[in-house]
Amino acid sequence: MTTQRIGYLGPKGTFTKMAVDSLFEGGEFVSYETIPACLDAVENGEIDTGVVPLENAIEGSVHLTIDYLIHQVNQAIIAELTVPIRQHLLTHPDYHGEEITEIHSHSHAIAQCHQFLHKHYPNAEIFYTASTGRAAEVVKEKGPHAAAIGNHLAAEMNGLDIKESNIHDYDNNHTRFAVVQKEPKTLQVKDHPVEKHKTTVMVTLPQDYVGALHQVLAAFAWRKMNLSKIESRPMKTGLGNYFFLVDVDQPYDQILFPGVQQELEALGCKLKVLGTYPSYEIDVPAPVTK
Ligand SMILES: O=C(O)C(=O)C[C@]1(C(=O)O)C=C[C@@H](O)C=C1
Repeated sequence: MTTQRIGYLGPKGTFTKMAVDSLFEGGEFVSYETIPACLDAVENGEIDTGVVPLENAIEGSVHLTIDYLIHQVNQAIIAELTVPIRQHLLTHPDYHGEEITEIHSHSHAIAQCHQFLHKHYPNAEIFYTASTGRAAEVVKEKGPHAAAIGNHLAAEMNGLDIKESNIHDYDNNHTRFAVVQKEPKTLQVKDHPVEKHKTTVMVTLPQDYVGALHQVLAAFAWRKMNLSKIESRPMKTGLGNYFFLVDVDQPYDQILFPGVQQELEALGCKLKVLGTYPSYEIDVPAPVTK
């Protein structure tokens, strides 16, 4: 069997890397600094599989991932995994109680800790990085006046200390990651139970008209197909032009989905399947608790 090459949003110590470590059974792991760089690498065949964040329970969708998958590359979602997210405030090893004037992290991580920051560090300047792992690297370079928001792995890998643990504003913090491929290849994953199978479709409407979304949803509803998420995103062709991303809680089949497609096409809509895939929920190690 050839070694699977898996790319992820890195560098070391990101939540995406934690997710990758928990899902895959070996392989060659390649770190990319940004989500587009990882998806480009899948697109040009540098790697077989990419893993990127898709949605967070507190902050919502990772729009960069969704938009890049829709507008820039042609890839299928072949699995998803949901992992718990525990954010910590990470400080430099030379930190001895001086004022923290800078806080660095990924925009989603900052957003997950807004209330904490507002209460405890209202005067610190916020700096956005492409990942929490990168933020930890920046703080290592910057010194004791800077802190990062990230996980315990980022602290360990960069020699930082966890000054405050579990600083995310809501306890039930989880992120869904998408596993994507250009050409379908078998995944070698650890022996995790599959929670359910899902299918993600993109629906575009011909134009805005009364009841359009109702008609789209009705095509799924009367077939008793459960939807777990609907999201609208701009087509980027003009104000008011949106497409819908719909997660259906069942695998693709040859009867119901083609039926929905025909019904929607008769209304002038288009439906594209972005993937039909197993959904995993995995607990990752949490050495620090509240
Ligand atoms: O920066 C990281 O560690 C990531 O893996 C990215 C990311 C995200 O984009 O949502 C993943 C999980 C957390 O929600 C915060 C950041």
